[in-house]
Amino acid sequence: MTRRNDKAEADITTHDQNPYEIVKDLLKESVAELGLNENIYHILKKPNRVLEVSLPVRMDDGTIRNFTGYRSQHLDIIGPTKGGIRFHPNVNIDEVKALSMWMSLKSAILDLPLGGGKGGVIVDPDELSESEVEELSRTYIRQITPIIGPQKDIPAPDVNTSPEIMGWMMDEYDQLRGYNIPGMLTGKPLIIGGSKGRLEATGKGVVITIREAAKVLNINLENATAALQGFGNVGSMTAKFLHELGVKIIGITDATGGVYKEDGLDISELLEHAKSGQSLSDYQKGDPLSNEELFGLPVDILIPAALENQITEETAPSIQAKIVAEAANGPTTPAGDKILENNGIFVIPDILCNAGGVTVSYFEWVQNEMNYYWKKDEVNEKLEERMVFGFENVAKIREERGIRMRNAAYTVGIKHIAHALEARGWIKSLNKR
Ligand SMILES: NC(=O)C1=CN([C@@H]2O[C@H](COP(=O)(O)OP(=O)(O)OC[C@H]3O[C@@H](n4cnc5c(N)ncnc54)[C@H](O)[C@@H]3O)[C@@H](O)[C@H]2O)C=CC1
Ligand SMILES: O=C(O)CCC(=O)C(=O)O
Repeated sequence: MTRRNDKAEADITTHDQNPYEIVKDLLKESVAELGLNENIYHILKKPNRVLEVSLPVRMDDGTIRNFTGYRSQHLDIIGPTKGGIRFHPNVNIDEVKALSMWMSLKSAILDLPLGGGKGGVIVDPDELSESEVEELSRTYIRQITPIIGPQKDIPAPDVNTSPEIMGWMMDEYDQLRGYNIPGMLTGKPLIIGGSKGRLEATGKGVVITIREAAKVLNINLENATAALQGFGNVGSMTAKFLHELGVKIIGITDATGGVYKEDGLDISELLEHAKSGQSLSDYQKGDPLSNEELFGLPVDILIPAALENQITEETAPSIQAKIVAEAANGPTTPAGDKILENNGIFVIPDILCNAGGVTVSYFEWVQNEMNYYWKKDEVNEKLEERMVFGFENVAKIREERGIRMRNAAYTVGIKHIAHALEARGWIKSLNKR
């Protein structure tokens, strides 16, 4: 049985930990701060469409379990909505709504012609067999088929979903439609239309933003240290590319436990360890590490790459890092954020930091639509260009307005969307009336 590292389980019943309330507050605050027309907030505060689906799945023992799933589509005025699908016991409607809203902002910051979408199923996949997970994945995609498609809403992987699961989902969709439609989702295996570089993209993007932040703060990454929460797709790829830049990673945790080594963990070995399906509680070459201990490590860079609400009123005071790179979506609560701000910590906000995933997903979709595939170097060059573009725009607003990176990122994203609202005639003026 899998041991649980309890700290990542969020209590979303409180306003301060409910991601939907958090994103609404941030939108409201940014629209007001910018002196923008408040109708922009009223349009952005709710997703266009949220679908709840019932997912009856026949278990291996013949019984039926009926799971609940969601798909939220925030705004499609700039392009089809897009965003991952999460399988997790803590999935709930407010979380999915917030995640879809963050997707809209992320795409806007990077000038991707997409809107925000997100999906989730309330399930602990560790409790299911492989064939049960496959059946659940196929059932979920059947149930959301009426509202998705390459020109409507394009799913992708998120927590506990993988290229293999994307392959099953695409197959189910294609069987229903009667032909091959690779652009209906991204993050799929290469052989059926995946993009080179997608698997690494989010982590690569995170590290590009850390590199740019280090330039702003005059930190030499070759002498820097880091700690990471989460060693899944995003955490492991972030560790790989940070290690390649010479950063010493001294602590990592996952859902089962964690590991600490003062003179640096062996990242290549840990990547192999994870690839073989093992978790950190099985890795013995270091001292055990809890999430609480991880946050308080004396490192230059702290990277939450797991779930929401990890940097809180309780955990933030112990953080010593100069940079917090939000690889996860929504890892910091408003109270935690205030503490980071008061302590002068440079935060790379999630809607910028982890935007590399959706960027290469966009490239995957473009390649699918052309049926012409790019080399990995081409993908990576384009990713680098977009991430630097996004970072520089946000950093410029931070500098000009003397505001924090998070508010600057919301400013860039909201302004971009507001221009589209104006162009479509939804608002007659960008400014307050
Ligand atoms: N996969 C992607 O391309 C993107 C993912 N993200 C975000 O990045 C975060 C991680 O996603 P993935 O790496 O894709 O998921 P994943 O399922 O591959 O990995 C999640 C990791 O978090 C760890 N974790 C879960 N509970 C934990 C706990 N209590 N303490 C410590 N670690 C814990 C898991 O053990 C696992 O290592 C999520 O917030 C996701 O929304 C953001 C952008 C793109
Ligand atoms: O790759 C994508 O389309 C979406 C990735 C995602 O879910 C995210 O950025 O949170």
